Amino acid sequence: MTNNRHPNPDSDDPPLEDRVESALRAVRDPDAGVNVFEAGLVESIDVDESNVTVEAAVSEFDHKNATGIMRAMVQAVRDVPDVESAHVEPVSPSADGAVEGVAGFDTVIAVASAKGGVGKSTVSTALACALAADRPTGLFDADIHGPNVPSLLDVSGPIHSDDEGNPLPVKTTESGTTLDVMSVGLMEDGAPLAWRGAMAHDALTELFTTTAWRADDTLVVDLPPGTGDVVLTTLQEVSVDGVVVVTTPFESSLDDTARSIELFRDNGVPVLGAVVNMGQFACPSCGDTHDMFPGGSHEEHLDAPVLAELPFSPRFQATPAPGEVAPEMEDLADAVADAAATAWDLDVPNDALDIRGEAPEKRRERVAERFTALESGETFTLVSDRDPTPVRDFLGGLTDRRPEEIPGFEVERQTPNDWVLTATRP
Ligand SMILES: Nc1ncnc2c1ncn2[C@@H]1O[C@H](COP(=O)(O)OP(=O)(O)OP(=O)(O)O)[C@@H](O)[C@H]1O
Repeated sequence: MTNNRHPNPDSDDPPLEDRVESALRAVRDPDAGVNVFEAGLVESIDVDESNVTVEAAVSEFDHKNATGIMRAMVQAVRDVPDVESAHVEPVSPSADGAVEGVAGFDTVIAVASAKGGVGKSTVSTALACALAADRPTGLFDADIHGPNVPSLLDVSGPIHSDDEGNPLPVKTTESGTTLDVMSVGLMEDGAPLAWRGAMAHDALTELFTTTAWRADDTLVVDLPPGTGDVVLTTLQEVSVDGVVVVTTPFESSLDDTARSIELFRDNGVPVLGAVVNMGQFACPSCGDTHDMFPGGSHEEHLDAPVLAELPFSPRFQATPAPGEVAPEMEDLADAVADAAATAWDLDVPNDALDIRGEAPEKRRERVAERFTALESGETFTLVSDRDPTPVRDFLGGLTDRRPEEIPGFEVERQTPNDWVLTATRP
């Protein structure tokens, strides 16, 4: 998730501070239509060798927009050559310097499953413990109807509040490595299981926005099983970087998981990949691993990358600890971190016209300029932060055609905030 490039002291490049500032000047404030500097959102930039921390004044924004802007800032800084790590912190931290709410994390990864009992919480707890080895990590158990993260990690409440009354996560530490844990299961005994519908949603949203996390790099969210309302609204409100889907290799389980993956994508949630759990049996007597469901390619069936295939093994039933997990889970954490780092990258050609953040009156002008300069048969690619489907009429007008006569017209929403339009100049 970092650029493993080191500053070259002999280089003629401008100082890293200046390059970070230039990168941030390319990030737009969606409300004001100017860049985050001009909008006064950048409070400070701290460069410590190749580690960059930016303080951002985003308290005016609602939760989702604040998260989106901070995420865009992190991405911009990470892409600057020589930057090893990038953090963006909201400027109004609670009294003890803790980060308030999910918006303070640079990366948010959700773990989901189409069905219950497939190993979702086993994967999310081990993933969080593995990630905690080299980045400040939090684990949020959002499984309102069966919050079993506390028992899997052997942590318990009560939950205390900070000076401002915000709930503090519990900490679990092993050999100096710490993981912050918040779970609906750590709130009053018995309450979560009684939560239903709107009440559960409100309680979850409050925990998401007020928890005073000490960690600020990566948050793992253990979702309830299925793809019900709580799951979809959580994924949209929290604006996750991507979801990891856990499944067993049963035919019906793979079918359900493939449908869930499609649903997540339809809702603008990037799918990082799948974990296929309990497909082999690691025999403790003979030491061999036996394939229990030999068959076709899981990647094809799921239409998603397979990040890990975990055998059935008592090793995965043991309580994981921060920084101390099975090697398969370490590999999974690396694969997830890599996939999350590129989840928001757009798949567009270099010469695409990018009108994100452009003033409305300028947009048409730039589209007209580019489209009319093309030769007949050339492809036009446009990146926008709004659904550009109505542009079809405009392209028709520019070429004296009816909108439906613009060949190859297609619009794809590649991230929740980025649409890509392609069309051929008639
Ligand atoms: N690879 C594995 N090998 C052996 N046991 C496993 C493996 N994965 C999960 N388990 C066990 O299966 C049981 C269910 O796992 P887990 O609680 O993680 O599932 P879940 O999908 O989160 O369930 P729920 O729907 O209740 O949230 C647990 O007892 C867990 O220890």
